[in-house]
Amino acid sequence: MIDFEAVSFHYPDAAAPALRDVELHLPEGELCLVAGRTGVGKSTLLGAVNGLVPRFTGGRLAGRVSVAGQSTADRPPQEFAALVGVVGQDPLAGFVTDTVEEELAYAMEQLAVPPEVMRKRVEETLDLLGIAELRHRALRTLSGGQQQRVAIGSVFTTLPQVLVLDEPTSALDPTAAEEVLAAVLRLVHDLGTTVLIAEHRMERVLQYADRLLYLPGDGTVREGPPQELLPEMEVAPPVVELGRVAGWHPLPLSVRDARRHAPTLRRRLAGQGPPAGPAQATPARPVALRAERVSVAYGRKVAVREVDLTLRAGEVTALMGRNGSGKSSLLWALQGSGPRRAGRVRVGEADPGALGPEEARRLVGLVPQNAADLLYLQTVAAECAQADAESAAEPGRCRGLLDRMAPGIPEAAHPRDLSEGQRLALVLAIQLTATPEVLLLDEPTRGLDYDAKRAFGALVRQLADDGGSVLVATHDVEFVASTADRVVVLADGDLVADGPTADVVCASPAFAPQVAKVLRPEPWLTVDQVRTALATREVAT
Ligand SMILES: Nc1ncnc2c1ncn2[C@@H]1O[C@H](COP(=O)(O)OP(=O)(O)OP(=O)(O)O)[C@@H](O)[C@H]1O
Ligand SMILES: Nc1ncnc2c1ncn2[C@@H]1O[C@H](COP(=O)(O)OP(=O)(O)OP(=O)(O)O)[C@@H](O)[C@H]1O
Repeated sequence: MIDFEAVSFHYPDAAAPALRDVELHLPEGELCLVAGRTGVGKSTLLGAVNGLVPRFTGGRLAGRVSVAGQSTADRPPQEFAALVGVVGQDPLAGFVTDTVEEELAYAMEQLAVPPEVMRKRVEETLDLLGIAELRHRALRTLSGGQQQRVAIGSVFTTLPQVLVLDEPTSALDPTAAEEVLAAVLRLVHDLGTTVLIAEHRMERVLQYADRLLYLPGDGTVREGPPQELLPEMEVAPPVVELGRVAGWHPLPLSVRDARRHAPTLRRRLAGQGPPAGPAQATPARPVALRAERVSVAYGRKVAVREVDLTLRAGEVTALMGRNGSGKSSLLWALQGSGPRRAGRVRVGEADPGALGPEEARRLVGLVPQNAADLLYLQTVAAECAQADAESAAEPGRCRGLLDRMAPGIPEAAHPRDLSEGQRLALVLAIQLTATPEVLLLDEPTRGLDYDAKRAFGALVRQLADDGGSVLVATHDVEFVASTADRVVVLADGDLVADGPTADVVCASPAFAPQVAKVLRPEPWLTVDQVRTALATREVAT
């Protein structure tokens, strides 16, 4: 179905090729997971499948890419639309109409699908992706996850033979991600669709993958069954890491595989529970932000209802909840520039909503979901220099923070030409340079590989240890497990849970990290905890 024959690709002016001598032959009816660190070329590989690379990116492509026997060089991408459905990393950028229903119908209209078939497929897709109640909504008013579901729905409707999804679950809550993947699997199994998914949260996809395409970082692509490739891979989900730590063969691909080993692992850990979380009551820590009865509404739609929330210095708090539950709305209301219908927010004595932008920024920083909007200079070096200057940091501070998350980005690179993860790392580095008293982050781990996430988690931790307070809205349960002291949960605008991380997430079907699912009912959170406990025991015996 998809063939790459001796394919190499150079971006204009790039020193090294993004793809090098790639040889791939993917049959119909397979789900292929494309994995590799941030910036290794996953999006480039996906773009080559439908000809967007090099047609819209520029650059030199050597060799031949073909889909169903047709070379992508011979025909423009529009002509491949019936064959290849593509969902990019930024759903909003891909929308061509105004409302959900129009967007779902658009691709079919282009292919002149008869109206009665169109109606039926729109209905089916609304149901399949759980977005029926959004059908008349304007696309730009949807939450991030709602937009992502509509973007995926809009390619489902044409029943393409090849489906290319670039980080399709990055804005989805864990339950929504499972639902969307189940729908994708149905296409693979029932219609023989070939699916390529690039995804950093491998824990969400690996167990369904027939094949892995691994990009080690030198432009080449290694390809094979997951069991064969995983041992050599630099990126792997927590269950695989757990398998490595515990010495299991073959490595587990899913929680289910790993649970078979749970009794022996428990025996090896005997006597050792997971380390206690941060002290439950920390009244001694000073209050950094206090919100009282904060409500947000859009017209008649109440998005946040009378939320009370106190953030303390030294604390990293995760804000979780289903897509559309009000997380982004709450963050913007706390920061002050979003609509706040009622309630009171105080950082120290000040209401950040009433301050000028300069002053507000020193108190409360916010990294929005579409973080790239914050970048406007011509080079990475200029962005970093400005960040240092604005926060009177020693020169090089921002660049140093960036290198800890995404090393090796050229100084002269234009922010526009960075990979998604690299761009996000840059925005995060800029915000961390400013060391605001309260840092609000909206889904900050999209596009970050496991190492980058670990580095980012450490930086967030550092900010908190230095007396800052951090609130992170996120669906990334593994990031929460390793980084957050405390978790608050929103459900349809109401704050429904608030407590230490292990207490809130371990027993939850949706929010439990993989290690907790393997070792429940004991509240283990991370592979690192297990690694440390095993090492301690070995020393003891
Ligand atoms: N238009 C461009 N011009 C020059 N270099 C580019 C361009 N687009 C991407 N690159 C570079 O090519 C490399 C591969 O980028 P790509 O977006 O394919 O990575 P990725 O693996 O998808 O990353 P991520 O996981 O962050 O999405 C990166 O180093 C990036 O900086
Ligand atoms: N401008 C608007 N007009 C109408 N409704 C809106 C508007 N903006 C947001 N909403 C709705 O308010 C609710 C809360 O949205 P919000 O973006 O805060 O959710 P979220 O929890 O951040 O979601 P996600 O996890 O998908 O990012 C959603 O149902 C959304 O559709």
